[in-house]
Amino acid sequence: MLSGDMEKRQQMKDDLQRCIDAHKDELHSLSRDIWSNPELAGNEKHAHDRLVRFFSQDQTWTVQSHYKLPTAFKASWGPVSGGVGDPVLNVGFLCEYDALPGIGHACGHNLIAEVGAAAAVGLKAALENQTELPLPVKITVLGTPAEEELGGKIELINAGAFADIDLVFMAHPAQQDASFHPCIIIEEMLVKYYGKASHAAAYPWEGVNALDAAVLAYSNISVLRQQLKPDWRIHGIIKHGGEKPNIIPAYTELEFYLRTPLLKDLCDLKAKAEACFRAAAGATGCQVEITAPTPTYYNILPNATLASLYESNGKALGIHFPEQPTSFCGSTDFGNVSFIVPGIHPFFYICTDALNHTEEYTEAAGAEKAQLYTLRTAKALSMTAVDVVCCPDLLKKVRDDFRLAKLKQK
Ligand SMILES: NCCCC[C@H](NC(=O)CCCN)C(=O)O
Repeated sequence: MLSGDMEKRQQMKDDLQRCIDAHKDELHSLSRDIWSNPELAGNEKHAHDRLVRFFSQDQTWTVQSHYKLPTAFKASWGPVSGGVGDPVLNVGFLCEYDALPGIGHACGHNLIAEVGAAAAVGLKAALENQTELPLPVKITVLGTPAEEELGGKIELINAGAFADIDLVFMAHPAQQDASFHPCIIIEEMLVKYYGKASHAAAYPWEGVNALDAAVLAYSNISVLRQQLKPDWRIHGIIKHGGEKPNIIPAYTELEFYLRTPLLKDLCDLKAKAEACFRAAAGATGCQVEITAPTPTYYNILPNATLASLYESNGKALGIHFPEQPTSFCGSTDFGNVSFIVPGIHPFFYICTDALNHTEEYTEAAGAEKAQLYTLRTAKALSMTAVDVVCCPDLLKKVRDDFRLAKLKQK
């Protein structure tokens, strides 16, 4: 690498940091507004409109509201540099913005939106004055709704929204910074029991008790759990448990999440869980219906080159990456994205020891003190993008890592 090239890259990294710092109040008000108006998956109207306004105020962005999904959006900028007809490198940033029922932004998706917006705005500032890049570059920000439910990114993949994107970046709030953490596969099971109502005191023998089936199903799964591998997870709730104590419940509904690191393990777990649900139906005389209401979220594929660039950029900004991150790990529809586009989904500390999906985490995600960490993460992502767009060798390594990681899954 020529020292002039290194200087240019550093200059671009300085430019993007200055730009993100200059917009810090606006960026905080963006995430704070989304935090103050929590919306559930698929209903993120306020967040969608707010993000669309954020990008539309700068007319160099081309903004498409309601892009392929009612609460998704797309903002694009560029290409910059290169000649007409040259292949373009399209760098994607993802914004999530859905909240959880009852506890608002307890997973900090308002901060994910802020990171995506800040990193994109920063990269644009770094690219604006560049005339000699190895490839013409464009930026695409995708607003990807419904991560907590429904799998918005999977719907966007199926609708072709990622077809022309070459690299994809996002980051998720957690308890520690980590350039990679292996989020696991998840599949949902919705279980419905159909019995027969009757007066619970006068004619109980005429009833077929769907609540008994639900309770047995829950217990069967609890018993099964001891025989599962340590990194498998199965957890559920009774969503509908009956109407009134004196009516034998004719209908009950349970929702379960099944998670494993590998797809072949998921098939085993599904078979075991299904046997538990069907046994409960058999024992009570109920009918059972089992469906998967959401598509399967895949595990995240690692990209060693992007992770290592992110770590060196992060360290330059003062981010500490523990040797053995113990950060939380759930599942995400970004996993499916990672199978079709090379990308990273680092985790970041937001100045709290609170755990995701708690009221304390909600409070932390809206707090001023999370801002330093959020914007630092956006800078590290954007700097990583600068490395790749400036250096064809790195781009090649990123693409090789992607192919290798996919091969290893087979
Ligand atoms: N349909 C259920 C999806 C649940 C996703 C949820 N995601 C998160 O908590 C974000 C974590 C990022 N790894 C989960 O329970 O894992």
